[in-house]
Amino acid sequence: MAAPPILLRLLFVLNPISGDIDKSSLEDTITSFCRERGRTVTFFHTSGENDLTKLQRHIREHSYDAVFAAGGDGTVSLVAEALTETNLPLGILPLGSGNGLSKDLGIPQDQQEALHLIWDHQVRAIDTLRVGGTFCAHLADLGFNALVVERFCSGDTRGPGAYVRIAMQEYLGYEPAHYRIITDQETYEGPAFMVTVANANTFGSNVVINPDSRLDDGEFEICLIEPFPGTAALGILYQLYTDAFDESVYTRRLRCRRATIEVPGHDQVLVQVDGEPQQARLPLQVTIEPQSLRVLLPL
Ligand SMILES: Nc1ncnc2c1ncn2[C@@H]1O[C@H](COP(=O)(O)OP(=O)(O)OP(=O)(O)O)[C@@H](O)[C@H]1O
Repeated sequence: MAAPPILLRLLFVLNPISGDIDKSSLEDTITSFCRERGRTVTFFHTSGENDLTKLQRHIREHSYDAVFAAGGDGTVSLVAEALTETNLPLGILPLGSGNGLSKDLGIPQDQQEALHLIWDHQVRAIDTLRVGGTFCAHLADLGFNALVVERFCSGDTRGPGAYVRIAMQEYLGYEPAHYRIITDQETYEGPAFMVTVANANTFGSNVVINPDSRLDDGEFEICLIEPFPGTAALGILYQLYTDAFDESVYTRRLRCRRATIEVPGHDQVLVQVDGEPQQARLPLQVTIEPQSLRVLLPL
């Protein structure tokens, strides 16, 4: 197999707020790391406003060999979407709260080790999704987790502790909605605690919502957790942390290439896509773009 081309001109997309991590010395670290090995590096800082349009324009107006996302899943998703109109590979420097996609891809969570991907890597093409038209590289969901993510994003603390605190507060009064899910394979109708549209496997919290599923198989999964009694909660949580999603009587997975999700009686729904909450119009269409994103992975 031919060696991948050497990546000389690199763009790093930095999210200054991701993961509540101090990034004051990050640019110097990356710059000296790259210079020592003859790479040139440019930085693009996200602002939280119109970043996709600005990044796409920047990439179009410059010549790069690869673009690294230095942030969490939201930043990775932003850069991944910007790259869909190019053939450039995505590198990930995990600097978020959860870093779910980078964990699923086996990318080192240590900064120095992740930077080695600049020269020691393989390139793999993975699938991406559109959920109600919104780009999704990792996971999207409706229901309980979407609500927790929304509360988390509107709060002023970003770490994992804040997420757990909000989840516990919301759990007690939570009312599951009723869904109708029509895929190219089957139809499901009933109430659900949460409905996850999964391109990948694992949330940044290490909850394995979609075990043993590949990121490049041209299919995605809809992972359902049906309403459960309080006495079953700990058991389900244990299964989610031990790759045992399918072993609960309250879970099921629909594997497909296309899906339409309806919430009867509603014309919009709260959905989180790659960690970003938004209101989406119903019915929600989910489509897949097989092997549409090239990613730098460890050898
Ligand atoms: N300069 C900025 N100021 C405020 N918000 C920003 C800025 N740049 C990006 N953002 C916001 O940061 C969010 C993405 O954060 P990201 O997902 O990368 O980190 P995280 O949430 O800490 O980590 P993870 O998603 O892995 O848990 C987006 O909502 C984006 O709008």
